[in-house]
Amino acid sequence: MTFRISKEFHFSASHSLAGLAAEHPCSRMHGHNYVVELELAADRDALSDVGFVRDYGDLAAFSRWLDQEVDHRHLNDVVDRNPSAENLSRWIYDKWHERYPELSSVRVSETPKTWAEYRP
Ligand SMILES: Nc1nc2c(c(=O)[nH]1)N=C([C@H](O)[C@H](O)COP(=O)(O)OP(=O)(O)OP(=O)(O)O)CN2
Ligand SMILES: [Zn+2]
Repeated sequence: MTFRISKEFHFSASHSLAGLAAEHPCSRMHGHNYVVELELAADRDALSDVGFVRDYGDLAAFSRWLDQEVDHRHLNDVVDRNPSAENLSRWIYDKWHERYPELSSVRVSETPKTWAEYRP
């Protein structure tokens, strides 16, 4: 059995997506109020003595990075790939899985109706 925990973070940013037809609205610069959900997992025998997969408070470093490096920026200037929700979720996973080895998935929402997930 596996325990899974998650915590949600928010940022606002602009982007445009390359490779779409010119008339596709997402080829134009526009913005979203993004939601990022980090999920961390541990085997049932691997919880800390307190009973944590990891203290939610340890994710403050991720929150600071999001605020400082991503929030209120143009994602095409920040991300090293086309900033779709899918690519953002993998970009975040690649940047943070060494710091948080329990990281099991990253989910990114651009609108209240949409989610993309990277789960290696
Ligand atoms: N698979 C993906 N499809 C789309 C992405 C994406 O990252 N991955 N991104 C966009 C746009 O950037 C933006 O998110 C718009 O999405 P969409 O849901 O199509 O836009 P609306 O909110 O206007 O949709 P309504 O159904 O009209 O409310 C597009 N696709
Ligand atoms: Zn968009």
